[in-house]
Amino acid sequence: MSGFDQKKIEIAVRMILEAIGEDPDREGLLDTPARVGRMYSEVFSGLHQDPREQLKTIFNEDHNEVVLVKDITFYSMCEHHLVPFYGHAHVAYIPQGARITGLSKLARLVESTARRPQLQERLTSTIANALVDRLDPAGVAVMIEAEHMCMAMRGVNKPGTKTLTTAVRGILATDTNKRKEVFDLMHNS
Ligand SMILES: Nc1nc2c(ncn2[C@@H]2O[C@H](COP(=O)(O)OP(=O)(O)OP(=O)(O)O)[C@@H](O)[C@H]2O)c(=O)[nH]1
Ligand SMILES: [Zn+2]
Repeated sequence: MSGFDQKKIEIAVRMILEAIGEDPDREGLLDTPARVGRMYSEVFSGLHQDPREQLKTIFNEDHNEVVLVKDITFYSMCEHHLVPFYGHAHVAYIPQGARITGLSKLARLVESTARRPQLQERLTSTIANALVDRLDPAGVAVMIEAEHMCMAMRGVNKPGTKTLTTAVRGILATDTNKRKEVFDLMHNS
């Protein structure tokens, strides 16, 4: 797998402009290939990151109840059409063994995992798995609500639909009452 190649994107975008019947040399489009390259380096910046690296900061604190960071805004790119899907992630875990992480690290985890060609299901389960790997918590629950531009502006043309995905691990996979408590917190407070 190679790294990020700005020059190659510029060539490709120029070719796409030609292929749709545009004139890539008209004034308004002259800088577009370079601009798109810079944009892709931003929106795909998570591609060569291991999301688990975001959870390096671990504190020793004996808290064995739910920690939930909700309404984490994210933008990702649908890997089928390379158009955005975006929405909110709610990330919860129940620590054990006095291992907690910084709250911002949960948002960084979402960010790193979202910034690559992605599927909503994989985004959800990758976040859950990273928490399990790094914190060995008693339980994890991740919920993602998103709108897919590929369903809104083309194809089936259904703007306003929301896709909701969840990933639960540990006690939050096995204990239905605990899971309901966490899902209620995600949605109702
Ligand atoms: N499961 C899943 N599907 C997705 C996601 N993002 C986009 N899709 C779907 O990927 C599918 C690709 O279907 P194809 O039939 O190969 O492509 P298409 O002809 O462009 O499909 P339409 O979108 O139905 O026009 C579509 O049903 C999209 O809605 C995602 O995150 N998860
Ligand atoms: Zn799509």
